[in-house]
Amino acid sequence: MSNVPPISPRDKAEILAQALPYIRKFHGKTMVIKYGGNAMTDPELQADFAEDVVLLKLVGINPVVVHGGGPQIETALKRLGKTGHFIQGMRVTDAETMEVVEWVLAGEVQQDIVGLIHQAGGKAVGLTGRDGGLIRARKLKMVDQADPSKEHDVGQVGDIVAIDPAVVKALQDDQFIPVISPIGFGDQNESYNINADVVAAKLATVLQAEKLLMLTNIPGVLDKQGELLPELTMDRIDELIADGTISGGMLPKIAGALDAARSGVNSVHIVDGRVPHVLLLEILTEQAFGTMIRSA
Ligand SMILES: Nc1ncnc2c1ncn2[C@@H]1O[C@H](COP(=O)(O)OP(=O)(O)O)[C@@H](O)[C@H]1O
Ligand SMILES: CC(=O)N[C@@H](CCC(=O)OP(=O)(O)O)C(=O)O
Repeated sequence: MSNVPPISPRDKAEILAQALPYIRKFHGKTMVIKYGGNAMTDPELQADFAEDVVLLKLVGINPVVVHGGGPQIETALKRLGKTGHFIQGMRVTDAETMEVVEWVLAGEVQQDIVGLIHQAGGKAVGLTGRDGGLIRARKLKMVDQADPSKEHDVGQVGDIVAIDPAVVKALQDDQFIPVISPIGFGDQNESYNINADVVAAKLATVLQAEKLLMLTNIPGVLDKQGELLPELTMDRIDELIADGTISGGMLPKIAGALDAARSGVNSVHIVDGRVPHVLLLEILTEQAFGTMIRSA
């Protein structure tokens, strides 16, 4: 902190004034913010995140937070002597793992975020996909990426059947900030564990959000040499998946991002949640961050 040169009052005023055209442009617009489990490990950054969300709301933008919690689920499973196992970026979810997922996401992570937003002066409401019938799901049929004739059984991992955004809209209208855990429900009232990137992308599409921002623990999508790719289109994404450059947790993220971009979400970005106040910087300044996913 002490190495950062002080900003003069004039520079501070200029920075604030720069935000004006963005505030005007985005007033009344919805922004879906995916807050990844890997981006929420530092308490100071978590407080910055909550302040940014509150500030966005106060200037008339409608933030909707969808949170993850992969590392937090992993810690809880370890305490029970279980090891997490992923196939193509999805956690293989048996009945016991499902219980842990619900307890960690809805009980712990979501409530921490809700609390931080309250501390920052905002009004947040935590929801799972069950609340208001928000996320209807069924068991995901996972086709092998390399060999489409092969299928993987990933247990209670959900594929989204439908999103009913009524509860989100009602909360927004009453000036609340929705904080959503990626848990869906099925026809028999069973629970499904859904990747948070997939939920954020689908919700952004259904709400016709202006932006979808996915906060993670990496500067964006990187090429084979580890260099940041500032922009990506579908063809390039296909190549990067085929040659193994994009793998693991980046697979559902990029698939969701591309889906949202192609379904009318104006701008979709994968950004580094470790940059303090990255939300304000990305939304209210001219600076570009991370990787922007383009529809074509
Ligand atoms: N080409 C790539 N560029 C950047 N990250 C990648 C790439 N391929 C795989 N990854 C992995 O994807 C991870 C991000 O996904 P994930 O761990 O699910 O994050 P989050 O919890 O934020 O959703 C990165 O930390 C990195 O390990
Ligand atoms: C099916 C599946 O993989 N679900 C995820 C849900 C949480 C999540 O997506 O968290 P991050 O955004 O932090 O990765 C999981 O169990 O880890």
